[in-house]
Amino acid sequence: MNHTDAPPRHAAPARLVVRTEPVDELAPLIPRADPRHPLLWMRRGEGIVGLGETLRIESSGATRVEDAAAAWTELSALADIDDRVGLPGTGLVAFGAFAFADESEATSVLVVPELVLGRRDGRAWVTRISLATGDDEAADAAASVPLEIPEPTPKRRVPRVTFAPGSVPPAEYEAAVAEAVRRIDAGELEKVVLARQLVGELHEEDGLRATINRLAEDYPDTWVFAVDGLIGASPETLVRVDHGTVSARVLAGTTSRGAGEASDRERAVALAASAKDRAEHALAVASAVKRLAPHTARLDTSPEPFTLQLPNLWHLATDLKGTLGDGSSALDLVRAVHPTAAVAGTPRRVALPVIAELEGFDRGRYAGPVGWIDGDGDGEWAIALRCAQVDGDGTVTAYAGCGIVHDSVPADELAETVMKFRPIVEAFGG
Ligand SMILES: C=C(O[C@@H]1C=C(C(=O)O)C=C[C@H]1O)C(=O)O
Repeated sequence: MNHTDAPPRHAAPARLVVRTEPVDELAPLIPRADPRHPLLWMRRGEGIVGLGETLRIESSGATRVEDAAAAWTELSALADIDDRVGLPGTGLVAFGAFAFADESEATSVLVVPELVLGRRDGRAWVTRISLATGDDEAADAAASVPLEIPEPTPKRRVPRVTFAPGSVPPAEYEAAVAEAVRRIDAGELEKVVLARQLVGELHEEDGLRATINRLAEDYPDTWVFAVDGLIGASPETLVRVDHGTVSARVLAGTTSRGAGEASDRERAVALAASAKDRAEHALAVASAVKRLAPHTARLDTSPEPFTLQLPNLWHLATDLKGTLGDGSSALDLVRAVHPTAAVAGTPRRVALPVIAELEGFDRGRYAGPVGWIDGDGDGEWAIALRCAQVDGDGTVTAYAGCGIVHDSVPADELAETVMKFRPIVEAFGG
């Protein structure tokens, strides 16, 4: 693990000086984000924007989440926090994105910004986070300077990115799905999620704010995120911790929207009745419940899966709600639940190597946890879906996948990836 900008190892640990103050209003949030390195987490106009970078915790490998969680606990314990608002997301906060796989080349990050602009429950605030590197007086003096709120800057046009299939062309994806079905029929596993990529190029002069704005306008009910180049709009809540309550939304089972109102309703009814989708869904719910239960005093699931309508598709959904039983932080729970059967498969230990073998590419942070954590351990984490990673050289890699079960049809699964690519492709002007 690496603490960029932090004092060298064995020196005194970094001490953060944090101050949160209420402000009148910050809406709209997106025009205040950094166009090139946006840090953002938002749903229905509320959320947090981070500016600058005070500290970064990087991790990788099988212990990437627990290492980050331990570093975060240590950092939080030493922080000097003056929080005059006291909501989840006020005070000390970090934005995070973790690689999907233990073997991934992608680094996992927690980014602590210099400035956080937040809105929640109709209240707005600004937080400044500075690093005290030995000279406490200087840091304390800096923290007492009045906070300056950046003005929103005008809207730019959505960049035009042309996407083409990545390492797995559509025909190969269909072949991988057929092979997965064969292995499922042979009894090797019950479910595996297989994804494919689209790759494009972002022009140097284009920022990312217009893309984020488009995602937020078109998919207001999803978690819209931007963390270290990972941009997306996910409908799936991996886990939320808010003052001792725990919640999650499990999605698995998908169908297209119908053309007219009646046919659209029919599609939803058929999805709710589909044995294939219900079986696929039940596996995802079971995996989330099994892994959250040891950390909760109570955990309820919505009784029947419900149909969740998004502009591009219908999903089968189950909400989980409970109370924390063991004082776990949001990151501790992320570690417990990732990767769920919604993005990996069942049994997990069989599905993960099958994914690596049949997909044939590194998922990076796609299908990994993305979200934020605060100094009290509260946080909101989604599964990074309907997203793309924008690299420093302008390469944009978008990802979409589907849960494969024994009656999956390769052409239908390919069509489902096209539906799932739609939000991110359109947000990049496609
Ligand atoms: C894997 C993805 O989505 C997941 C798979 C789903 C399915 O197969 O029905 C539904 C929602 C997500 O849990 C993706 O969007 O890339």
